[in-house]
Amino acid sequence: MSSSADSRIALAGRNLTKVYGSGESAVRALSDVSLDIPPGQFTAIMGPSGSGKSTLLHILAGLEEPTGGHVEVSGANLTTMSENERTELRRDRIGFVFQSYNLVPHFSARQNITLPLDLAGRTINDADLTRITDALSLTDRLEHLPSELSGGQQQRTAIARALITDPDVIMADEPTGNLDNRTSAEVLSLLRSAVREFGQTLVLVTHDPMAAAYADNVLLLTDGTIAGTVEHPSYDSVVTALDALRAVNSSVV
Ligand SMILES: Nc1ncnc2c1ncn2[C@@H]1O[C@H](COP(=O)(O)OP(=O)(O)OP(=O)(O)O)[C@@H](O)[C@H]1O
Repeated sequence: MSSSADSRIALAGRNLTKVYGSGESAVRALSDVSLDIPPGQFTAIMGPSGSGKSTLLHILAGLEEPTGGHVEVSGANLTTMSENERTELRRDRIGFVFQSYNLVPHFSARQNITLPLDLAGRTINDADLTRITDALSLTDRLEHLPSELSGGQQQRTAIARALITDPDVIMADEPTGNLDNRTSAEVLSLLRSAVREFGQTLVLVTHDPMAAAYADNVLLLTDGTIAGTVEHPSYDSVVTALDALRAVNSSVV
């Protein structure tokens, strides 16, 4: 495991625009968004429903192509990479955690966690597996199917699957959306410690000011543009910033 943020890839968006559809039904999800994701830090993306948060996350991860602008990965242009290079980058350097867990139902927790290594033909380091599953309190659940796990255990399994490849960047889209407050706090603390202890970069989309308060900084999106940032956020400073956004934009929910 790398201990320093220096060797980790840095992500940046340059003048990102995304338009879905065309003509009268066209939806502009992002308009000229430029941002730097600081390596080794936890960045939260907040904003009202439909403001472009997931679109931005997917474009930064190379899962979707921007209509205009480009993503830089440690200075290299993601858009001009070959599909193979992009696939390798996603597989080897980026971990994903989604709200819906996306576990394979007929695989055990252990098989789900090691799936990215199996797919990449990489060997499983038992010490890494134990360290991660211990930290996530999953060690005694490894032989169970997802249907035999609680929601929190399923999400922790999905997080273990994201961490097992030791990715530079973890992209999380509402990872606590389906969890109760206590489990949600546990999951956020674990993600927070992955940033602090292993120098991982975390980008998390959330509606929850409590979740955003775990971040180093918060980007606020409205209508596909960056409307502001909150450095060193607390629950109160995030709520205040969201209230201020609502005051200038009555469409903000
Ligand atoms: N595949 C798609 N085709 C057409 N429009 C899309 C598509 N994906 C997203 N959009 C539209 O783009 C805009 C931004 O969507 P996006 O999912 O990025 O917002 P969001 O801030 O993540 O929303 P939420 O908080 O509700 O998940 C919305 O108007 C949405 O309807």
